[in-house]
Amino acid sequence: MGRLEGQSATASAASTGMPLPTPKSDTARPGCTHVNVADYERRAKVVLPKGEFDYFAGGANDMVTLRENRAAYRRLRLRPRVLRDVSSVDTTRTVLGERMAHPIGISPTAEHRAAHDDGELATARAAAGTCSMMVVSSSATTALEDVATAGGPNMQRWFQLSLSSRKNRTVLAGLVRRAIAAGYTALVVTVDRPVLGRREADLRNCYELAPRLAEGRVVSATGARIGRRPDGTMDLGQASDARPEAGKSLNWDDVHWLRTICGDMKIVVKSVMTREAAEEALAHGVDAVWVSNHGGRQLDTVPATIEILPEVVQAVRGRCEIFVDGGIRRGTDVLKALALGASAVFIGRPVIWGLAHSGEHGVTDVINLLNEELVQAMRLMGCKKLGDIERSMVAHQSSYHAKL
Ligand SMILES: Cc1cc2nc3c(=O)[nH]c(=O)nc-3n(C[C@H](O)[C@H](O)[C@H](O)COP(=O)(O)O)c2cc1C
Ligand SMILES: CC(C)CC(=O)C(=O)O
Repeated sequence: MGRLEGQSATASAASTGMPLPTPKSDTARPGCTHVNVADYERRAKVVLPKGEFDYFAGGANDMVTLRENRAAYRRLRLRPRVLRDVSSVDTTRTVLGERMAHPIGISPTAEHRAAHDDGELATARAAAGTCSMMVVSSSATTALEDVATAGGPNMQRWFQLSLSSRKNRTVLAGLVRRAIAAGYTALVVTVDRPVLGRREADLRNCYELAPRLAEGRVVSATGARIGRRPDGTMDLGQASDARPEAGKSLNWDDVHWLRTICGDMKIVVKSVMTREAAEEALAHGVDAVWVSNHGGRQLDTVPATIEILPEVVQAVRGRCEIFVDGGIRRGTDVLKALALGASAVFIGRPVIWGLAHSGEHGVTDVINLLNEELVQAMRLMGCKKLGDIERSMVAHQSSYHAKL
């Protein structure tokens, strides 16, 4: 994959004098046939066993939401400004008080070692090398301390916790203590997984994590696992080592409680999909809300995240930061999400496809590729910095149809 003409996103960050690590890029490798995220996905389908590929790629039930996450970006049209000086482009942004070289972070995804032997360690190195925020999943197949060590002191890192119905405060408090000690600066609290979505491909494939990886996961986090029980029925991923306090599911009070034990860590609530949820999150004192439908893997037929973003932006009225993930595969998707009010975006599956391709190098390539696409889209839109990206630069395709 060739580097696009002009300054890369991370180079532009360096030019602003920010003390960021030197980015490591492999994108200049000659003869590379992987020129977009879809190429990496096609490769992953070839190299991964069917069970693993379907687990990573799949969604819940009829996968309506999974497809909509992509389709909704395609329905949005861009409205460029012209004759602006875009000789240099600055993609830096401050997110939750931390200076980011660019606005594309890594969503928490489980089981990186099922995509590549180096798993989360490779992802962490790529995150550090590309100056990307990595959100480490509580269902990672590597201990959160080892992920932090692999990324090094400069890797920007947040830790994800699931408030599912089967976990209890003792387990969560242990994870929070470990995350603080390992230098994670925010807790991303996932709230759309009281139970696991029904992923029919996994049921058909009888998918289960290889036992050697499942053991790693018990050490890494809470021991949630998907697989076949001894009686032959499917276990859809409830935490096996965490019994709930009698008769009680985790709820909004637990978000408040997390605040009391998380020290200086910020709290982000992930999987806000309505204005009501955004308001509830704000009422419980969160630092940011994250618009997500879990990549279409939980409740099927909820809308695409990019369609929900304006509703959440309107409800929040600037009172906290807003992030979004789901279906982001192009630099233009990133630009659209920023125009509609996100402070930063996150990518899930593209990182897995990069891992499956070539571990750290593949993840580095995918992130650089998206950043290069973003920089190019900014230039073509007449935006020199992220702050130049405006709401009026995006319109729904139907607004043009109406005028025909
Ligand atoms: C294989 C896989 C595993 C995931 N594991 C987690 C997880 O452990 N915790 C979590 O909050 N979200 C998890 N997610 C959801 C992602 O954080 C993210 O919301 C989603 O992947 C974004 O959509 P995208 O894959 O289209 O970019 C997972 C998603 C995938 C595809
Ligand atoms: C089932 C979990 C281990 C991970 C998750 O949230 C997911 O696969 O979507």
